Amino acid sequence: DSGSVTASPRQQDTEYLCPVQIGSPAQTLPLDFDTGSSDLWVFSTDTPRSEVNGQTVYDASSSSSAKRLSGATWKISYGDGSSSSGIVYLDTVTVGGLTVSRQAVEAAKQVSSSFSRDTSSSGLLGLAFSSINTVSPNQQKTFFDNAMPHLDAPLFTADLKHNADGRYNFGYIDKSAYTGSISYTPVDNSQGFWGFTATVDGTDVTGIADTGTTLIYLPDSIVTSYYSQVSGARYDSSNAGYIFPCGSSMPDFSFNVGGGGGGGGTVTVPGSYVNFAPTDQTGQTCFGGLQSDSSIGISIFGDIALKAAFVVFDGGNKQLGWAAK
Ligand SMILES: CC(C)C[C@H](NC(=O)C[C@H](O)[C@H](CC1CCCCC1)NC(=O)CC[C@H](O)[C@H](Cc1ccccc1)NC(=O)OC(C)(C)C)C(=O)O
Repeated sequence: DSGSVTASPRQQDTEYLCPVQIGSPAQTLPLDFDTGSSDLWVFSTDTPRSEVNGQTVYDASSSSSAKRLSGATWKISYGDGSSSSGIVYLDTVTVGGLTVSRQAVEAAKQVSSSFSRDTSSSGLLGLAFSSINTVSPNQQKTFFDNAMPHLDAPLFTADLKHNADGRYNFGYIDKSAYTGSISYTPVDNSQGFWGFTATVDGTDVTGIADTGTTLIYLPDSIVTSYYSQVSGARYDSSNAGYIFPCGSSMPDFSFNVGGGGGGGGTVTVPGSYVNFAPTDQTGQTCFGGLQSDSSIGISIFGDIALKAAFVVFDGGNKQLGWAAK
C-alpha cells in the first residue's frame, strides 16, 4: 500500500494542514501532521461549543465504523504551552488513499485557547514514535505505525514548501521530488522523536526533525554567530528572539547530514526563509526563523529547515534521509 496527501501552509508557513478522512461515511478534517508528537486527536462533538471556533469537528455517533475505546483517556501538552485532552474511539482513518481500519482517534473534550483560536486546524496527526502516545491505560499506535506493515516500504516522506502546497507520501520515495542523492543518518528514537545529528559549521548538533515546529531552534553559539553577519540584528526580549531590519538580506544557513566518509549531504536553507515574518504591522522589524534552543532544552529542525529539503522518515531502518530539491 501507499498514500499521498497535500500539505497546505497556513499563516505564512506557521503550520501545514492535510485533509484526513475519518469514519464511515468519511468525515474530512484538516489536520496538522506532527513528527514531534504521537497522538491523532481531533475537535469533536465532545468539544464544548465555547471552545469550537469554526473548526470542522468529528462526530463519532454518525460513523458506523466508530467504536468507543472504553475507559481510555488522553491528555497532552506541547512545547508552546498549548494542551488538549479527551476520550478515544477506534475508527477508519484514510490519508491520501491509505487506510488504517482500527486507528485510535482521540476526541477532544477540552482544548486550550490557542487551539480554539486556530480556526484552520481540526487537530493533529502524530508521526513521532508510539512510545510517547499519551492514551491511558493502554498506549495507542500512530497512524504510521499501524500502516507500516502494509506499506510497500516502511517509510514516509515530507516535502514541505514555502508558501505553496507540499506533500506527505507514505510507503514510497518519489524520485521526481528531489535532486541529487539522499543522505541518510541514523535516528535515535530513545525520547520518542526523530532524533539525529547534523553538523553546522563543523559543530555537531543533535536535534529532532519536527514538522509541527515552525522555526529552527539551535544552540546559542550557532545562532549568535549566524546573526553576527546581519547588521542591525539583535536579541529582543519583548519578542523573545532575534529580530533584524526587514530589508536585511539574510545569509543562507547550511547544515550537513550523514557526514563521515561519504561527506554526506548539505541542506541549504535560503536566507529568505530565515527572514520569517514582520514582528508588527509597521513591517520595519522582522523575526528570525533561526532562534536559540536555550529555553527549550532540545534542538529542533522545524519547518524552516524541512521546507528546504526532501526528507525521508524511515521507520523500518530507523534513519532519516535528506535531499535537496
Ligand atoms: C506531548 C509530547 C509527547 C510531545 C510534545 N511535542 C511537542 O511539543 C512538539 C510538537 O511538534 C508541537 C506541535 C504543535 C503544538 C501546537 C499546535 C501546532 C502543533 N510543536 C510545538 O509545540 C512548537 C510550537 C510551534 O512552533 C508553533 C505551532 C503553532 C502553529 C500554529 C498556531 C499556533 C502554534 N508555532 C509557533 O509558535 O510559531 C511562531 C514561533 C512563528 C509563533 C513535547 O515535546 O512535549
